[in-house]
Amino acid sequence: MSATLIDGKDFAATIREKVAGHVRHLHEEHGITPGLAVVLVGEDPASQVYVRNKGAQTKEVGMASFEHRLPAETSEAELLALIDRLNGAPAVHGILVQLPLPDHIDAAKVINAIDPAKDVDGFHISNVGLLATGQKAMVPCTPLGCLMMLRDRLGDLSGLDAVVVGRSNIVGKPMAHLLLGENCTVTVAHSRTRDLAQVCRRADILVAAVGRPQMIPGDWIKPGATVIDVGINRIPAPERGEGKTRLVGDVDFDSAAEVAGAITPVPGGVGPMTIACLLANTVTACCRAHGLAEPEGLTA
Ligand SMILES: Nc1nc(=O)c2c([nH]1)NC[C@@H]1CN(c3ccc(C(=O)N[C@@H](CCC(=O)O)C(=O)O)cc3)C=[N+]21
Repeated sequence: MSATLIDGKDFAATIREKVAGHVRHLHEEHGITPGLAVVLVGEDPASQVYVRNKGAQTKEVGMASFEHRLPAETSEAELLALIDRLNGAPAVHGILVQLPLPDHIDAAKVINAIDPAKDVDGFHISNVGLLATGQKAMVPCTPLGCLMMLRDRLGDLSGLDAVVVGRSNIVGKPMAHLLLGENCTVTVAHSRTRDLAQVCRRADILVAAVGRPQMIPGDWIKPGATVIDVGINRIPAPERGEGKTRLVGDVDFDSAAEVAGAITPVPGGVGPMTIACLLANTVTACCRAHGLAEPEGLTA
């Protein structure tokens, strides 16, 4: 492997230290404790792990963590009533409703019921609109984490060719807006893109967010490019024993690392940054709610 490894786990720990510093300051100087509410509907085991990790890290940085675990049968009206209460709760500065929601609940309706100022996921239509028009917004955590790693590695991103593979509302689209904000030349590619290999080969910055295990091989990557792998896919790993699995990204790491200049691993890349940025967004939301100076280095 010749690429530099971008250590998201390490970087995330640095972000959490910065967050913890701001939390201490808010507490000591202003008597304020930032609070994050996480709402989980149903029993999806993978979701439960994320919720547990988020809760633990929230407390670790000194913020208040409020967890709401609701049964899978919870009605949309009940969920909306909870959101309404959290919107009105002064101790809650950030609200995250874990996705996906059960089929009988309209996810867009629920997300758009969150007070945009408390929307630490940045999924509310008004935050989407603010980001798309270059105004101050709450920025989705995964693309924010990717941007922080790119700035750290490359400094000024102006004029670079950025290719985002994937057009989801939670990663691809907001990532493209952030990169445009950095003056990159941005291409958003997806499953219908013609000659995806050739499009990817143009990229100085390649962000893979499609959710297809190891679909981008090394020979799609421009020598020296910076590769950010957002995918977290669980695949069978019979070499580890009967019935075992392992996590891989959307990029074929081994072949890509021979060509790229720098690359994020999976696990230990974008994933930990996502959670760190959730904490960062909660501090940002808290500062804005109280009309205080925003934390430096933790926003887009
Ligand atoms: N409203 C909402 N916001 C989210 O941000 C959100 C969500 N819903 N639903 C679920 C997905 C998933 N997600 C992850 C965050 C961190 C890791 C993470 O830290 N992964 C570790 C590995 C963890 C493991 O070993 O399983 C890593 O990549 O190193 C993974 C997944 C946030 N999500």
